[in-house]
Amino acid sequence: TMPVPPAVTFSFQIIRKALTEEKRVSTKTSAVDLVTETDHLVENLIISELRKRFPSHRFIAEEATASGAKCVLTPSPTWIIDPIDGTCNFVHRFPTVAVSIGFAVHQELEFGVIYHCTEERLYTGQRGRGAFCNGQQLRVSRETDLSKALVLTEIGPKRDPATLRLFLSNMERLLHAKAHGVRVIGSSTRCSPGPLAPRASGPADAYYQFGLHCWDLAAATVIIREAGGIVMDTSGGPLDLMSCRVVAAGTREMAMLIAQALQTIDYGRDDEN
Ligand SMILES: O=P([O-])([O-])O[C@@H]1[C@@H](O)[C@H](O)[C@@H](O)[C@H](O)[C@@H]1O
Ligand SMILES: [Mg+2]
Ligand SMILES: [Mg+2]
Repeated sequence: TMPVPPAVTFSFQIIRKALTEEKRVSTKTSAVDLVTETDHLVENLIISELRKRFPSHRFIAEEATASGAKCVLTPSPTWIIDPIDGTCNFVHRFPTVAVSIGFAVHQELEFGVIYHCTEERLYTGQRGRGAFCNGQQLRVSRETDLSKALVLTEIGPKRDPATLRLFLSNMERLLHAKAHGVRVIGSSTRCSPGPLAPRASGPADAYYQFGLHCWDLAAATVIIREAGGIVMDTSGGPLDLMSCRVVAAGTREMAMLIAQALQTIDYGRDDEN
């Protein structure tokens, strides 16, 4: 597997340092969808480093897309980048933030890297070659019983009354199904390794979300699948990277139990906006 280029490692240090500093904050699709100068700086640093090494490759990146770049995955080798996942946490100096870099060829996810900036944990996964955290092989939770599960989710950027009712109703349904707990930690990519941990079963058993994006999903999908987990659509069908929705779990049984409980929240598609 390719070592992490120094410029990318440097971007991790930039985030850790900026976490405790004053920030210039802007909003994107809603008043709670935040972006800072560090998101842009880190995204440009990662892209310029990768472009130097792979000039013919394509890029899908969160802040470039927010500035109008098309979000279309072609068969070309493509890097799918979230420079800071958990920007709202970052703005509030809440330490759950990550950098996520996925890579696809012929529209197939080949490998992913997620770096937890404050814990300095590097999650990696390569199709057919396993998933690791700082070099330790990862295993998913084998839990199949929802009444024994800890479930992670995220709120997403839409906060209109109808969306909030659906979000809270989905959480209520899982609690009625006696899930041990539901947690919102503010970072999709941090949730995704939720069902994972070195050797033992992961700190969480499942994750679902409406309102995330392909750059939240790409790396995490490879890592979870390579650790033996399932990543699927909220309908129970195959994952659609551009659909802004996901269910992930250590077992298919758990993923299906979650999918069957959920009411859909429509966020459109990354490749339509
Ligand atoms: O914007 P960002 O911090 O990279 O990513 C965030 C996701 O990690 C989070 O789960 C979601 O609820 C937010 O709306 C936002 O998309
Ligand atoms: Mg981001
Ligand atoms: Mg994100």
